[in-house]
Amino acid sequence: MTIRQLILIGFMGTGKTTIGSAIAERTGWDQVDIDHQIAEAVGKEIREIFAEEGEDAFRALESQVLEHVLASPVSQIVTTGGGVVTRPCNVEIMKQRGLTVALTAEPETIIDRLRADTSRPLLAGDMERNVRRLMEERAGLYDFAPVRLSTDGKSVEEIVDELWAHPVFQRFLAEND
Ligand SMILES: Nc1ncnc2c1ncn2[C@@H]1O[C@H](COP(=O)(O)OP(=O)(O)O)[C@@H](O)[C@H]1O
Ligand SMILES: O=C(O)C1=C[C@@H](OP(=O)(O)O)[C@@H](O)[C@H](O)C1
Ligand SMILES: [Mg+2]
Repeated sequence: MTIRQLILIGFMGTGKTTIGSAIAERTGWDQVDIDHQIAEAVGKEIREIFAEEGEDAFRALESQVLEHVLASPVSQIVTTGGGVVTRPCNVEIMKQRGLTVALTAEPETIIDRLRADTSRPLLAGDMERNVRRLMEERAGLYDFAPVRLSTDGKSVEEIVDELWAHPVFQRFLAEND
């Protein structure tokens, strides 16, 4: 049996953490959320790590935790933070260790979903402007994923159904049977 991991990537608010939980329920696999693991390891919220130690320190932790989690010899769903793709070493390890699925959404959808959110430090202040700026800065960085799913106007269940029907995902499931 080949053990491979399903890795969800995508911009903030595309629904990685939420969709990851729904896939975990359907597959019975564990979900490991990188942000959650970082917060647990450091004993601080993500926004506190950014405020007290800065983004570079957060990125270093993120790379360490990603490498550690993807080294586990188990089938699992790994949900990443939107900025994980900004480090080429993270992209390399994700390409090697599993099937990566990119969730996408239009900026308007993300702005709607995150309007009341205060947990994402990179969006603090003018959230709408920050979403558009960061999406432009990161354009193309999520494109290495062999599976891309648009989440605009879809329920969590519809997105999981669409993933299920995808031939690449079906092959992935068969290999992990
Ligand atoms: N398909 C969806 N439709 C509507 N709201 C969604 C959907 N997916 C996620 N959300 C909501 O968007 C917000 C961000 O979702 P989250 O899973 O934390 O995204 P990410 O981990 O990609 O940043 C949450 O409030 C979540 O409930
Ligand atoms: O895009 C980013 O740089 C970030 C995304 C966040 O995760 P989500 O994508 O789950 O919101 C979290 O890792 C941190 O706030 C930084
Ligand atoms: Mg998340």
